[in-house]
Amino acid sequence: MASNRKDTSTQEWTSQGSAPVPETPGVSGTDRESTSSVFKDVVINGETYQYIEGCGLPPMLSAHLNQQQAQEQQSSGSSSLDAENVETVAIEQERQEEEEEDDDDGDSDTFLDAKEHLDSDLYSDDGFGDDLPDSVLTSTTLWNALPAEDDYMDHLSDFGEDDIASQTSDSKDLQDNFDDALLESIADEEYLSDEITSSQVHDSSTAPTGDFGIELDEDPSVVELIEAAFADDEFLEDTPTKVTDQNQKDVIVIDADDNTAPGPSSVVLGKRKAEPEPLHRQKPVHPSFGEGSQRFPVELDSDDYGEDIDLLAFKEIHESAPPSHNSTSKTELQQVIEVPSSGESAAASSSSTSQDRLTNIERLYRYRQQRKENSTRPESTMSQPMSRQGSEISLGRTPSQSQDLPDQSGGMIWGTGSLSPEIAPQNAPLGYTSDASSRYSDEDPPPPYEVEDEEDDPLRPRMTPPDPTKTAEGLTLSPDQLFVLDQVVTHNRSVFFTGSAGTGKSVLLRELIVRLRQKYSRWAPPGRNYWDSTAAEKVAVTASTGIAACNIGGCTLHSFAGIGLGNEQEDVLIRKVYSSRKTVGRWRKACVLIVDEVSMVDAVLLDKLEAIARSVRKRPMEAWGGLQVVLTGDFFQLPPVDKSGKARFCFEAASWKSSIHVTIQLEQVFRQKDQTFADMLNEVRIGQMQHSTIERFQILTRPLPEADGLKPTDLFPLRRQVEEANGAELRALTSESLFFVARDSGPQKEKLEQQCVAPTKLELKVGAQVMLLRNQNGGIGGLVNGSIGIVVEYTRRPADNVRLGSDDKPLPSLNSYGELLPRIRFMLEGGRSSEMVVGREEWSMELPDGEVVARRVQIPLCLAWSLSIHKAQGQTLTKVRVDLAKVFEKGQAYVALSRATSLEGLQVLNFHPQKVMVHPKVVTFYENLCREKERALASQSQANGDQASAASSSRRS
Ligand SMILES: Nc1ncnc2c1ncn2[C@@H]1O[C@H](COP(=O)(O)OP(=O)(O)OP(=O)(O)O)[C@@H](O)[C@H]1O
Repeated sequence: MASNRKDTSTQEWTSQGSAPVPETPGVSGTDRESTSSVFKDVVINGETYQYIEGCGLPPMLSAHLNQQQAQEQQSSGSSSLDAENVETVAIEQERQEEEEEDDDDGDSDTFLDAKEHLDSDLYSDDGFGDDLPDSVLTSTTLWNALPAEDDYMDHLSDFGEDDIASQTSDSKDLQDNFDDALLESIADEEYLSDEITSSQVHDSSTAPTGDFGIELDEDPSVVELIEAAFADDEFLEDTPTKVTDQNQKDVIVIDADDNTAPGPSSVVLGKRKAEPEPLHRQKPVHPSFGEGSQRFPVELDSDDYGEDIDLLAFKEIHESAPPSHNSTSKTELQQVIEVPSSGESAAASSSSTSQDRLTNIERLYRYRQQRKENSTRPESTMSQPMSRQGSEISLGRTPSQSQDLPDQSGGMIWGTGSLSPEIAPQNAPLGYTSDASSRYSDEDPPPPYEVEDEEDDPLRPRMTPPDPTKTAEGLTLSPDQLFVLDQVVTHNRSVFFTGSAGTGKSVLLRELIVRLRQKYSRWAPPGRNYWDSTAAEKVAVTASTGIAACNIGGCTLHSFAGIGLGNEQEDVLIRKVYSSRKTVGRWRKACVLIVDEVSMVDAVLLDKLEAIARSVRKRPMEAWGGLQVVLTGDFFQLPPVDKSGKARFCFEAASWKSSIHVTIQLEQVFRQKDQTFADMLNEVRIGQMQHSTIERFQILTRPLPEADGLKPTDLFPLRRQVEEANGAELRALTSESLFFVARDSGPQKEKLEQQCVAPTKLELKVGAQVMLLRNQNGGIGGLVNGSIGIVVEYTRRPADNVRLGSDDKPLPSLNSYGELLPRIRFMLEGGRSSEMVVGREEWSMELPDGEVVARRVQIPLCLAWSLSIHKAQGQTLTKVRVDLAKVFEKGQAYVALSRATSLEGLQVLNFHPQKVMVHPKVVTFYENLCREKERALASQSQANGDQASAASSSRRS
């Protein structure tokens, strides 16, 4: 990154040996008024910022201040800063002078380089330094919290293990004990663990140098920014982006993804070293972030710290600081931690002596110890989550307890439950009731959080959709789709939802992901459709195959689980998972595990994963260790891939029944409007075709007319056949080739070749037939994944959806013609056409904790004269040609035929009943489901009848 302009304060700052040393950072979050002796205000450009006294101003803020001061001096001849600001600057200068005397021990070069890099970039002319928004606030604590040593992570004791490094000095022992106790308490209490994790227990390591904070009170918007920044260890290579938040304020976001919520008045700067992040070592957060910031105090247990203790503790360890640190600050800093007890004056806290602060550490440590000893409380009480009943806190049921729901259908609940009133449709089908007192209402598992005040309920949906029966894409959900949403989102049930092709499983799944993330989002401003990274960790989005995972923006089930190929024995796999703190963290942080295309998951794998979940989540008696699972797919479609041919369907797994509370079969077919065609496909699906159906398919051999140069898309079972067919069509075009080569990155980028829908190398010519691989403009205008079009020309119009590079320069071009992008004419429904320039997009294989294992930048197109049936699964095509001659796998014929939207748009070659292969186990599985559904409906109508006759007899009497 170029640096054309340097700020003096930046230079001073970066010339120091380590991060500046805060002198009095401990502060209570309980009473902001009374902490005024610690927090200082400074007014810059009319905005008031707070900083911690003694920490000094962060470089960007001081630069602003200096600049403002200079301007004001120029204009008025004297400083117009108020007395407090003058004092602030004086303190800052004094502190910097002091710290200049401290020599760099040379160990933190990386950090300093990074800081310098960042500083200079922020102030460079070609960066956005000139555009620094008025509302920028730099987190002093964050700067201070950045690790200054490369190897400090090694000192971290692993979560739940006893091998905490022994320490020598008393204070160090104390500190470690504190860490130990804190971590153990997290490990012991699953829900507390979640809470603490999401509340950012920061940097509880034994850092040899540098400062860090433990904070249980936060500004979620800022956390989100920080998480976004730290999610990518190399984030400094990403240009911070300036965006406008919902208050029309400028905000700088580093590494902002689509799902990153820019918070008000925030900027996050810093660098974390590229080492695996241990459990519960989250990102440091400044406790105070200016106007507009939100605070979400975190309750631990109501009996933990007395009433209403808003625990906010910052601690710094400096005993191992370089010898050049001056002894006074070291002594001070060794002992800084504030854990104020209830009723204790925060003012007193803030002015407490070092000894007082030491006592606070002891107090917290003793408290933890006492809690451990206090295991006289029944285990179930300690680990049970608290559910919110009105404004009361009451003990609720754990999710696992919902297994013994009044479920008369052997683990299945068919659409006979009540919908929550807020999403009950007007035209609720048989089985739905609008009665708010659902038959399950008193059995519902509670949110896995203790909630005292609704405002603080992290599970409270932050955004109520304007119409809860509509999807984010604007589709109106069917009653069955709504029922699934209700069961999953409102009632926290583990669900398997299935249905024939085109019944809207994918649409529903996408909506489920949105709503679950909103539910688990700690902060989502009204009217915005994004969530924070906490939600991303809590809602693990996976699929059985890479292509399916890419389609829903998740990762493969194998990647989530951290089991590699997963072929080893269960105990070996469990050890493998335990060997990675990140993987363990993923398993433990997740509240919901979503698996798409579950028909391709093998029974053995499902059992292994379920066992891993129970072990890693430390709840051996609960299915999936208490994890809510949401599985979807159609077992009549593609089966598990297994070369040995021994793969079993996952519904045959021992754990299947205990995993699923509710099974729902979606019945309304959306893809095919023609009921005759839908019925024909249903017969193909179950492999029981009438003669008339067979004949109808056999006469569909006529060629389909070309319209606007578009040919029907050929579906082949093998990739080789697809490549040959597309290659032949491309060669037939006389126009010049233009190559678009994907840019891949990430440690597992080799997986992209197989698993990413976007091609590694795309050769295009004017006239080439292509398919869109991503919805454009949110699908508005009809340009959706699966839309087919033709390359009309190339253009230089910048249509990229990918952020520019770290130096604000465009990414190197993907094609040999520089920045040329294809203009495509897409054919839309109703014979309309629409032209657009298709820009590059990004696919990433991401683990739920945000780790990007592979990333591809490519234009979202593939050649579409032909597609593999595998790739076509999930697509909707208006003109399809299916040749069943080479079909070899069960479900393949059905997947291929069911891509078509109409009989008019379908050409079928070599149709023979034998080519329609269905696995008998799948037939039996679905027959059982239907029987169970009928039984459930019968028992419900019986119950309704009983009720009605009881009501009429009571009226008569
Ligand atoms: N509630 C709805 N209202 C209107 N259209 C819908 C609805 N749900 C789904 N659709 C449409 O139906 C078509 C098929 O939907 P979707 O791809 O979700 O089905 P699916 O069950 O996942 O199919 P497959 O099993 O073949 O992948 C899509 O064009 C989608 O837009």
